[in-house]
Amino acid sequence: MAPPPDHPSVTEPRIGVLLVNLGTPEAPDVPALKRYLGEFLSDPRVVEIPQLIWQPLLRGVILNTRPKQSAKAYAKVWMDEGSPLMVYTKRQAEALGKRMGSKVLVDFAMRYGNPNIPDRLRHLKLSGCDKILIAPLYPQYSGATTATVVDKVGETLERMRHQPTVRYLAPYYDHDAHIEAVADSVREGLTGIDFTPDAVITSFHGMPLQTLYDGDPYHCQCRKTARLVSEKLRDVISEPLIVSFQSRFGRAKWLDPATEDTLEQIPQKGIKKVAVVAPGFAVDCVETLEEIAIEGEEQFREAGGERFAYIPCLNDSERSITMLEKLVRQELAGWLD
Ligand SMILES: C=CC1=C(C)c2cc3[nH]c(cc4nc(cc5[nH]c(cc1n2)c(C)c5CCC(=O)O)C(CCC(=O)O)=C4C)c(C)c3C=C
Ligand SMILES: [Fe+2]
Ligand SMILES: [Fe+2]
Repeated sequence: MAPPPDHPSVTEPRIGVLLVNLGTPEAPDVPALKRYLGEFLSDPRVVEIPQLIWQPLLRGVILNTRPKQSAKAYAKVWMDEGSPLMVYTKRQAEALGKRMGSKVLVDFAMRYGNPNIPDRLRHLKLSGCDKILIAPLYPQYSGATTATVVDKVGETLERMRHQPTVRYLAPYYDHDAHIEAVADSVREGLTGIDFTPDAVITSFHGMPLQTLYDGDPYHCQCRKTARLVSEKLRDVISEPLIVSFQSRFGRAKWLDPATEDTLEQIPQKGIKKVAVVAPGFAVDCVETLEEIAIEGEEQFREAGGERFAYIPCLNDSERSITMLEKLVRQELAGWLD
């Protein structure tokens, strides 16, 4: 039976999937970086210093110095279509959309900056999605990343009369599909280089050490990812992967060992040829492309290293989309049968 003429329009029900990544500046310049870092670093889950102390420091010192330095880093890796993090996330959403069929609408959002979570959630709802899967693109859970996505979704739902039913993709640090995809990408990376590395390093984004003591599972999940990938690669790499943490920020002690220190110390131990992979990042971004593939190589060579290879993140590769499809279909069980 058709609804009465004065009834709000009814759309065909669909299922929404919203891929969410961190966010990135709109341009590799100082004003864009000021806006981006201002929003990102004001999140109390990212910098856990009381706002009364932190905001004057952020506004008075950090936002007057860091944007210039960061803009230079972004400029080195900027792509024709934009920031790598945005470009690859968008491509992932498009490719996954094609795999999921017409009943599922796949979109993407950034936790900081645009396209933002409230807009994309409202868009999915208006497009008929009364069931939505939120997929934070962080294999390992941390309060500074995964939880901030959940916070923002909650904030958006608070303002909705007719809320969609929401599910969240679980952290997938130890999911077979993820371990297999990362291991295969390392395998492929190693066949594509003309040397046999003395060691393979996994570089994860760092966190303040205190977060580990406060109960954040991030550190343990990173270590487990590395252990499981090592086990999968036993036939090609005899030693377990070396684990290190990059992108130290601020004065507090961060998780050890720092990637920077590792790259500077290992040549003295006779490890002169390395391959580096970053399995904490769903896509390549300034942190992998500039800090590791460019700066990291330089640090390693200056310390006596001879050969260096960076193995790209999963990005929008076939194996990445196959993995995402598996993870998403698993979470959609009962909704999409
Ligand atoms: C993958 C997980 C990430 C965790 C955990 C994380 C924690 C974290 N990050 C900062 C500070 C910065 N991070 C920056 C960039 C950045 N961080 C992640 C991911 C994690 N961060 C990504 C994917 C990116 C790249 C974004 C892009 O545009 O490509 C930056 C900005 C870059 C710069 O200025 O150097 C800062 C700053 C803190 C303090 C923190 C944990 C508490
Ligand atoms: Fe970060
Ligand atoms: Fe960095």
